[in-house]
Amino acid sequence: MTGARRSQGPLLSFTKMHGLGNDFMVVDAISQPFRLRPEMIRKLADRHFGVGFDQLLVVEPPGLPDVDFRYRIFNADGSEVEQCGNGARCFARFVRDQRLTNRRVIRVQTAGGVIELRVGREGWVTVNMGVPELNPAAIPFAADERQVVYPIDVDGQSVELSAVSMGNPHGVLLVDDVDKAPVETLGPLLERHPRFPARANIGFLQIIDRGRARLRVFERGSGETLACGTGACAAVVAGQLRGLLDNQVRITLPGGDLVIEWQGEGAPVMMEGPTARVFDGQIRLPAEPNQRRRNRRPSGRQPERRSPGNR
Ligand SMILES: N[C@@H](CCC[C@H](N)C(=O)O)C(=O)O
Repeated sequence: MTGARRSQGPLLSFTKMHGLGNDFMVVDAISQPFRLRPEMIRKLADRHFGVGFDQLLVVEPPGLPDVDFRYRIFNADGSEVEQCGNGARCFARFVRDQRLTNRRVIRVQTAGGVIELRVGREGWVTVNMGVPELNPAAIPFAADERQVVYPIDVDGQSVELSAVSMGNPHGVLLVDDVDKAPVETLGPLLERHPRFPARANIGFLQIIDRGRARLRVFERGSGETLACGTGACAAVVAGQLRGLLDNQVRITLPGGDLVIEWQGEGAPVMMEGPTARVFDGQIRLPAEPNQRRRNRRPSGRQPERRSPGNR
């Protein structure tokens, strides 16, 4: 075996999926060992030198009673996050396609809490995303008291946003036209604004009528994506609290439509949308640093045999 061959790590099987163009690398970490390091995730996320994805989804055995799986979510920048709406739908389809479960209603533990997924026909999945959190300290968002909209200074101007947690933090701004919204400029500045101590996903919401809206989202740790499920939920909550939207809203993102339903304060947000499986693949991971050290032996020298005498 050559030195280069020896420094290679394990072969990892994965599935590439997307929900409205928000794309994922999905890894079954029940059937194969998988160790995560942020720099490895960043390499895999690279669209030129890696697999390319907005989020990595990792399926693990549950750590709680009455739950079917644990599901971990990593942004393209390697950060682990609490929740992912489009990812939750793809996760549900993945565990059924892989025959890891035959249930149609699946309870999943995420870092943002337990959510329930209902698998419908033709890849459609409905997700109970839980009750939105509006208390600023819990979002987390720096404010003295809860308000529907908060003025916030950014880039030398004052803008108004609503702050909502769907397990993960969101800021939602109202705009007249999403096509002209300052997503590329204000998105990254608000994502890292000091009033969002855990950073945030930033949504730009355009109301069409009481039952229809358009949305673009600059995602924390991934940049603007073609769709953000939790962003759509947060936007509908913000729009309803402002008195602009009804309980059920069809929300159009650059990658397609989601239907979001919220019956108001104290109720969970329901999200319905499609999933797509793109391809199955395998990738050779780099060796772990300690494995590389073990493999690096001076040429010609044989590994030392361990016997009770030289232990
Ligand atoms: N694309 C997701 C959200 C993924 C996590 C987000 N970027 C965060 O950091 O909270 C969705 O569909 O909800």
